[in-house]
Amino acid sequence: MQHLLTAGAQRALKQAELIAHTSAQTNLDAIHLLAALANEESRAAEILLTHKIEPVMILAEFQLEIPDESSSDAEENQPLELSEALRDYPALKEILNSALEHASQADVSTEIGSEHLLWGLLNVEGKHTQWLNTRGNLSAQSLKQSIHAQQHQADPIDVDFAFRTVPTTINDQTHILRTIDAAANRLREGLRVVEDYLRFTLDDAHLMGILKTTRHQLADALKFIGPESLIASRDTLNDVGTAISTTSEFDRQTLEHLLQANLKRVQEATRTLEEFSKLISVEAASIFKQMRYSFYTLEKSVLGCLNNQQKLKDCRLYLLVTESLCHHGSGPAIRESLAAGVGIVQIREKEMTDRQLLEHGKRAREWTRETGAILIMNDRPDLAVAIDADGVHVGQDELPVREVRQIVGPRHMIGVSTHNIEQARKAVLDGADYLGVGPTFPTTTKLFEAHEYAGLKFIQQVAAEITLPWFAIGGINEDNLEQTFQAGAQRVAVSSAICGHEQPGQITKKLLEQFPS
Ligand SMILES: Cc1ncc(COP(=O)(O)OP(=O)(O)O)c(N)n1
Ligand SMILES: Cc1ncsc1CCOP(=O)(O)O
Ligand SMILES: [Mg+2]
Repeated sequence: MQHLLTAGAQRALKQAELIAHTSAQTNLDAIHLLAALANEESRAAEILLTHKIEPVMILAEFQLEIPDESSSDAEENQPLELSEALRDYPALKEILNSALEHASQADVSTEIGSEHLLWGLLNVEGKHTQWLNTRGNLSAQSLKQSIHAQQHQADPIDVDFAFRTVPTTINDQTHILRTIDAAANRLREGLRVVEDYLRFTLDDAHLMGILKTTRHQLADALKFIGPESLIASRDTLNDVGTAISTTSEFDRQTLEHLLQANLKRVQEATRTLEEFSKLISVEAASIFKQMRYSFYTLEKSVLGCLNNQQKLKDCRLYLLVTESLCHHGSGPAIRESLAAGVGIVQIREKEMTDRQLLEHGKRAREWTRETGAILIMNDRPDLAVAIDADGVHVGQDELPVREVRQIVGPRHMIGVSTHNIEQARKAVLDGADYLGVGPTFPTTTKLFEAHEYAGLKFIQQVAAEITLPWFAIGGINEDNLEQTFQAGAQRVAVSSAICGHEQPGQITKKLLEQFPS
């Protein structure tokens, strides 16, 4: 398997080498990489800044100098494989291997980025680890939390800066416009690939709509720059970048790999547009900044869809268990329905004390583990963690996804109840792992006002545009299950249909038999 380094990580390695050289320290080591990471515009630099560690402090502490020349030349566009990096930077072998280890732990396979290099640095003992700990309270453990917070926020950590345009010479203007033109083209091309993926592979109308909005934003921003002057400054024949092509550019192993590479491409192109536009148009720069944020959210949502489709691929019937609804207690209801093929179970108890919930949840955890089923705790992120459930389900009046994520961490699933299409769209962008969609039919399990019945129309709306896994819920039973499928549901959650049945196992089987194969 190939392990590629992001452009930011590559720049940092290259700059570390230059720093070692400029500082007349012939042996490249961890402190040079630390200085380079802090000095580059990268996720690692953002993390270091949140720990109040600025590049100058590192330079002063370790007596280093930053070279005048920049490491960003044409080569930075060539993907770098880990094995090549290990060959080129043998002194950083331990750090690179540790970075790989961390990148491989991500939910979705990711390239090795600057934040993973920082992680590698913190895992290899040296004077830098001690200094980072005392100076910025930064350790491997705290970094893990920072990376996690970054990955699970819709927006990247923001570095505040004032937008201002500066007077430039005619010559500079041509260079700036050429750069903007090239980046805009790169962005359009990347967007096209992502759009085709969303359209033909994921088939997600909601996320495609978001992408379309960014196309309009691009057109709006370029109006501030002046489309004619962009064309006038174009000089493709003399663009050294057009001559560069590498075998790894053609090396896309899976559709998802291709998608990720293009999502990164649009983010990088937007960053170039944002930075260079600052010299020409405040308005354009501000639109590009918004676009970049939209791409982070889009990336997270698309990858979230893919991941969760995988996690929930065998979970089509979801059981919500409430002790008071069960004929012979919730234990038999859970065990029998699991044996009959339920793939996901939610503990939904409103009357139990925390202690009771803890004990009950732990038992349910054992039973679900035995059959490989997913266990979700209703309403309580804290108890979901305590019983080692796979996730937690929250409603519209409970904690938002972002806050729940801070409690449960990256590996737990978060389900969100939705009662209209706007809530469903929002939950996808917020980073929910699956949705509850309903109520579909009248139910006595939960009280709703008459106007709150979303009905089959809502099921149809969600089916038409959302590919994050979702479960139709509310009053579903063996008599109306077929109708629910007809409306477009592929997954269904029930409570009374199974809990309130004399023989939970038997009715589970009956329901499952009705699922289209
Ligand atoms: C799968 C699923 N969907 C919806 C709900 C309802 O959650 P909520 O609106 O928070 O209501 P309560 O269940 O907490 O009463 C759910 N629990 N599960
Ligand atoms: C909790 C909940 N949220 C929306 S409908 C519903 C009740 C589901 O239970 P039942 O399947 O018995 O209608
Ligand atoms: Mg709730």
